[in-house]
Amino acid sequence: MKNGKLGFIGIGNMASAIIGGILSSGTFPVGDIYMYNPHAEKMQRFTESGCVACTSAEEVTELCDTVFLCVKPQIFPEVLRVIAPTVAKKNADDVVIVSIAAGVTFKNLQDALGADRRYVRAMPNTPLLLGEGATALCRTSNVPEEDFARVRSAFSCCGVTQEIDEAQMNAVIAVSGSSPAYLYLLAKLTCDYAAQQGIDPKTALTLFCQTMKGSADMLLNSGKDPQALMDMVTSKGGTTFALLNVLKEQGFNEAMISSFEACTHRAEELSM
Ligand SMILES: NC(=O)c1ccc[n+]([C@@H]2O[C@H](COP(=O)([O-])OP(=O)(O)OC[C@H]3O[C@@H](n4cnc5c(N)ncnc54)[C@H](OP(=O)(O)O)[C@@H]3O)[C@@H](O)[C@H]2O)c1
Ligand code: PRO
Repeated sequence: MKNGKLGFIGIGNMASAIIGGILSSGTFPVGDIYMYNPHAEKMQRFTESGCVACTSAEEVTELCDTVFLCVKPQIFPEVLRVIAPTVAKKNADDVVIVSIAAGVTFKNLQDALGADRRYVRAMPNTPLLLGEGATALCRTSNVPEEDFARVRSAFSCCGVTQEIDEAQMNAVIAVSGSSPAYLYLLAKLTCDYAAQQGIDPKTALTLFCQTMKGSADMLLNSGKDPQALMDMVTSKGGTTFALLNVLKEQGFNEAMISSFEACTHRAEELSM
């Protein structure tokens, strides 16, 4: 029997972001959110809000019908071993296992917990913390629309969601999971340069961040593709041309593409 309870195993950065989003949106009753983390203090702020702390991963799995596995990929074998007997005791229709781990595949989950179980993989990102996240999701073919909608709505509390195929799940990490890091790198380099030139760091950060937001809006809403938008910025013989020329000469495009490939490759290595 389904009871509508959501369980979280591993309350680190990402689980905290997802639970925070759920609590702020009020989409699920706070008393339906269960969790377990080895260091209990990480659950405190959520239990103070009315979420339920469990004493083990097995307990979360026993009590909840949607179980989010939010530990590092390296910890997955241990967590899967611990919860497998509890998953096995449930009816296949009564539990959906959601993994947010980079690289951990449906095959890995099925091998550990059973091929007849229902699985969702999600790739969220840290802006979920502010309700501005992006999450790519995929499901095994036996996950009915109702169960998937429930999982999706947990992530939708914290930003946009998109469903993709499992085959694209490792590549999407470079698109939205890891990509905040290279945007922050760009912000750091730009603001460090501004500081060297005597521009107040706060002023530079405000200008750069608004430029990222405005550029994102242009990409989404202007009807123009990235190349057309680059062309709009680039006056013939002007400053942007000089900037882009150095990036081209110094192999920026090739470096970015190699970094995306490394990201996808690492996810493949993290598969169990
Ligand atoms: N961070 C991101 O930007 C991001 C984005 C997309 C996906 N992900 C994926 O999200 C997952 C979690 O990443 P994260 O950044 O949230 O990591 P994190 O902050 O290190 O959180 C992992 C949590 O797992 C807990 N944990 C460790 N061993 C456990 C066990 N045996 N049983 C239950 N919980 C255990 C840790 O608890 P203690 O600290 O108390 O040991 C920690 O709170 C990873 O698989 C990662 O691939 C991360
Ligand atoms: N953070 C995790 C990692 O670096 C997964 C995507 C973003 O492995």
